[in-house]
Amino acid sequence: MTTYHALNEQEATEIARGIEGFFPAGAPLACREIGDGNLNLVFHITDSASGKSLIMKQALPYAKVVGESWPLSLDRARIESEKLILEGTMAPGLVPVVYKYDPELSLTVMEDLSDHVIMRQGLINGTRYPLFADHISTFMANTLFYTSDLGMNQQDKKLQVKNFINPDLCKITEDLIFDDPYTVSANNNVPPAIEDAAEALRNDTQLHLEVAILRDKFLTNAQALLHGDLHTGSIFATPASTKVIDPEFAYFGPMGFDVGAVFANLILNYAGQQYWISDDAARKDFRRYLLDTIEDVWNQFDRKFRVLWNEYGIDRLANATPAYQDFYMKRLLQDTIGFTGCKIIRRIVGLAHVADIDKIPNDDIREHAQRGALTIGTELIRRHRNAQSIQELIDITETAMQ
Ligand SMILES: Nc1ncnc2c1ncn2[C@@H]1O[C@H](COP(=O)(O)OP(=O)(O)O)[C@@H](O)[C@H]1O
Ligand SMILES: CSC[C@H]1O[C@H](OP(=O)(O)O)[C@H](O)[C@@H]1O
Repeated sequence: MTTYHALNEQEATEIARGIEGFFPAGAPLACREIGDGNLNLVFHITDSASGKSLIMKQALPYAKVVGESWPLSLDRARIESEKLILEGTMAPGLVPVVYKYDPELSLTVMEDLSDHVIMRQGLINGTRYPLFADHISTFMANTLFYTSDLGMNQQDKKLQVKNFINPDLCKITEDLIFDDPYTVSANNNVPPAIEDAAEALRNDTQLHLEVAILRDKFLTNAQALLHGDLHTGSIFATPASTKVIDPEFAYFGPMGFDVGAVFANLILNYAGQQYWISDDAARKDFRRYLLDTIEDVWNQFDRKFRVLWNEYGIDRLANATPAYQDFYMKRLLQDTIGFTGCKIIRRIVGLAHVADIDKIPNDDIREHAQRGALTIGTELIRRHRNAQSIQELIDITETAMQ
């Protein structure tokens, strides 16, 4: 039996060679560790002769971005592989195929998606993804509906809640998103130029009330099995294809947390475009595209979720009470808007930032984008409980960045 240890490239190559029927015998394999995320090792293994390749992702027993002082459970590798497999059945074609999971080494072997681009980088480059709204709305409607009490046997769901208990990764979210940005914390990474805005966040007790309400939902509302970290760095895309990766933060939580992650990261890109597209007309056009995408994602998600509910809903009372569906979807929109705000703010003053804004080399433009994003984030959080339509999120974004 292999005992757990962090692999090097040579060991990863040997394991790949041993996967039955994948690479031809004696294939000239090359391996590179390409992990650019905050937590794990990712090995890219290719055979130049056959052109075949695969990805091996290995969990480390600590958060890579911080080091061994921040231990993390290896069980997240099981959660990630099981969630990827589930997503593959509920949203076929929208996630990588899992070839193998090795519990001893906390290793998931999966389809190589290197012909796609990480969407965050694609958007920074000004690429448009005309099928993204259709794909991601299907992904979210299917995975959220079929793991909720509306779409799955409610006793089976309780067993799944137990299977996807993910305390270490939830604690990261609870601290980094719902606590640290609103206090003085060693985890924070506040850009010195906006220390005044960070101090305003720390002193805004009205805002703290709204964040506490959203935090309570994240802690207690086991509404559906979430991806849990659905930002544009967890999405591989081409104009024709979308693949969602990296569900190691999966747990049963409030649906709006996933939808809000998508919107927050589109808005962060919107804020960063002040630099990435220097031509005024082209920037205006791309920003319109980003907001239209948000509107499209919400409208398609809302429609697809209702269709699933009407056709496959298993809850008698919920099915027989049409007004309940409207109530449910409005509350989901309000949660989405609140979580969008929280996820924007954490990426400006919290531990882990985003390239859309941090990689802007011009100090003034970067600061403008950071301040604009904080304004959008705080407004969304402040207004989320009264929101009636997705247009409000769009208006808040446009107004803040004028
Ligand atoms: N299936 C895949 N195909 C190709 N590259 C991948 C795949 N999965 C991950 N990667 C690469 O590894 C990087 C980190 O992967 P990710 O799952 O986001 O790790 P982490 O959990 O550490 O954030 C991605 O940004 C991407 O470049
Ligand atoms: C200490 S983990 C910080 C941050 O990193 C995760 O993202 P990723 O796995 O894509 O690198 C997640 O968003 C966490 O909040």
